[in-house]
Amino acid sequence: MLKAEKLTKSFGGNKAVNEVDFHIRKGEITAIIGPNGAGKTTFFNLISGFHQPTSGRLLLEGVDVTKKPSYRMAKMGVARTFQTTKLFAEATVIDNLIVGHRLRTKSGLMGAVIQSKRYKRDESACIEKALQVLDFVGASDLAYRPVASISQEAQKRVAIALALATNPKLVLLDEPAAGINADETSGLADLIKKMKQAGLTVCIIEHKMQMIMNLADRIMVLNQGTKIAEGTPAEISQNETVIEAYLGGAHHAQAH
Ligand SMILES: Nc1ncnc2c1ncn2[C@@H]1O[C@H](COP(=O)(O)OP(=O)(O)OP(=O)(O)O)[C@@H](O)[C@H]1O
Repeated sequence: MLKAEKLTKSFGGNKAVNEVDFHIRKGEITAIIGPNGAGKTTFFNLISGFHQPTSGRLLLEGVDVTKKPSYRMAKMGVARTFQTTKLFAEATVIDNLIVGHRLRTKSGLMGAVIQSKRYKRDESACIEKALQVLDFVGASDLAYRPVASISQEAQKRVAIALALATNPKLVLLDEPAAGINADETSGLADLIKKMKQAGLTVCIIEHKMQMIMNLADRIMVLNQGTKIAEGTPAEISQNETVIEAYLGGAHHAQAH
């Protein structure tokens, strides 16, 4: 589905992502883990077109997408979630889905605004799609509620719905279970499994180790911008380099 070849991103002299070779297989759940500051979010920003790599190559289903901006990546089937703080708190869930879809698939706010005529025409299709993805994530009953009035866990489901509304093939989930309790985390893990069952390819950054070990088909471990290991959950949990470099961080991460 996606292949990174020596993907590198420097910020000044700091190599946040350093020559990472990595691939995401179709239909699998792939996880990226690593201590704070390891480069996970930067890597996500690279593979979703939010950052341009300093060097290296990115291929989506064999097509070179190295320089493609995020809205082009969204159109080509790559969607990523953002933290729930990026939702419009005062707007309803369904309005967030409709506007969010526009913002993610146009080159900028003006692109979304200028299209207003066509937007009207497409509105019923948009609403239909929004209701469909809300049903998928189990949040249909919240469609007309302001985002600010729904639970943190429900907001996380809406953030996933927002990504699904762009009809992606590959969904990138950035810490989907941060800040929610164990029961809610297990509900969210079920939703991620459901995404896989529906044929989606999922890549996930998450600090909650137990969730990752239960969900992921494969895991990549980053440390200081470099890939230090890759393998199945069983392989990763026994990998000496990972245990040495990362376990302290994982331990810390499990606490929240
Ligand atoms: N826009 C930026 N400008 C400058 N430096 C950046 C930028 N984004 C990230 N970095 C740096 O790149 C490194 C990797 O950060 P990144 O956020 O990708 O790590 P992370 O693994 O996602 O961490 P966390 O688990 O804390 O979210 C850090 O040293 C960070 O300070």
